[in-house]
Amino acid sequence: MKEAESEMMEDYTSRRTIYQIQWDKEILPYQLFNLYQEYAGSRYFFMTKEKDEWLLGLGVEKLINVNHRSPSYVTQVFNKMLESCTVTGISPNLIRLFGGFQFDEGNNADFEGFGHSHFIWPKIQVLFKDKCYYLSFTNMETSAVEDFLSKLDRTIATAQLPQVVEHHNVNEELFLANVRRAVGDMSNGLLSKVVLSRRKKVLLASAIDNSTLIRRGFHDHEHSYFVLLEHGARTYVSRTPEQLVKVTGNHLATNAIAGTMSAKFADAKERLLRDHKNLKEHQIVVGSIEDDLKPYTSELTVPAAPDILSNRYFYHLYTPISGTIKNSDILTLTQAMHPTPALGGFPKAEAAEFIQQVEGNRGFYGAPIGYIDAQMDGEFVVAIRSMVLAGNEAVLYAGCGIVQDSRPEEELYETEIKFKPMLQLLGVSQ
Ligand SMILES: C=C(O[C@@H]1C=C(C(=O)O)C=C[C@H]1O)C(=O)O
Repeated sequence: MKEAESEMMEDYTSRRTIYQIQWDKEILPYQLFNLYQEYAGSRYFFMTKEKDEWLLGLGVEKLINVNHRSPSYVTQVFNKMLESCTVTGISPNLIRLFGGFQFDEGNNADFEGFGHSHFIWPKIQVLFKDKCYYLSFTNMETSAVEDFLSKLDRTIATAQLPQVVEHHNVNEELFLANVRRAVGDMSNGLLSKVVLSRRKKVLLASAIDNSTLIRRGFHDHEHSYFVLLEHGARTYVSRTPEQLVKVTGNHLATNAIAGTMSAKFADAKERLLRDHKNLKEHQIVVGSIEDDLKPYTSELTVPAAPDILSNRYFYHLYTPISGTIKNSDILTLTQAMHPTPALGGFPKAEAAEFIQQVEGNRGFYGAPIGYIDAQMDGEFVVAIRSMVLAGNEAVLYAGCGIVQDSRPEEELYETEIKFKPMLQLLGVSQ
């Protein structure tokens, strides 16, 4: 282990107490964000597609923020933290370490301050699971816990979204040129697929109160995960439909999602299931996931043909994959799979090199974000349909898979639709 890491590690071993309770009345996550403005800059929220499970953190007991992606380091720190805890209450398994690993090792200025491994153990954690609310307080005075509980019933006025001043594409021409260049490299046999992205900027009349985003996401009909991660003055938000990996004991679940058609065509689902270009894009992802998981699994179940994943604005080709893990753990698996060709390309190394050359670094766009618990169960998603907020500016990211028969203008249109979940969240009328 590097010297800086071992120095940091000492920090994690001081004794701490966790007080846990189960709460029976409804808790609205956006009310907590609204009530606890003093923790602004160090809060997070993560919700499943079905909205049947969510995790919320307020304040930081310990932050892992290092400039390299290291599953083993994160696991070690988490284990040291767990060993140092005395739990009064329900179970150490309710504690979750939430965060992610950036897309690549380089720096993206939009994500300044976030670590390449960035994980949080919060002061206050609220977990909604199996219709129950579990509260965990780490190293908090009894009076502060009582104060928190006394405020849970309180309703305060909901914050409003600021007005949108303007929005514009950042690098449309560059994106089109990159698609042409990728297609050229494909005809030379250098690449089979690469996922290229572009950005849009939205200027707001004032900074957003993040509780409004959670309120809008909590009540909408988008069938996607909700990720919101604050770090100081910056917030990363994603509404992704894509799971990277979920581990329960030795069982793993993942899915290939690649191949897209706008939901505005009446026969979009049927067309997508027959579309040669999209089926090819999809099959590359399925094959690569199978190859990446083989060394870590004793058995994998992969359906022979894709199904359709329905979203508000588009349909995707979708293949759910499950398996039995041998000699591995969830963080190792995230690194073995990431980026799948749904976000990188194929061959993986050549695609990564191409992206690096034409786009630079991606920060948390397309990166694995999720949680682990004390049993090393957990779930990571692929953070797409996303934006970084800083002050009164939002930078939105969207990308799409390029294969040899891709047409630049069509890919531009596909990325335009992929901005919609974030534009909708920001109240930009389309
Ligand atoms: C890259 C993105 O989406 C990915 C690319 C897809 C495609 O090219 O069809 C579909 C789903 C995602 O795996 C994005 O939304 O930014």
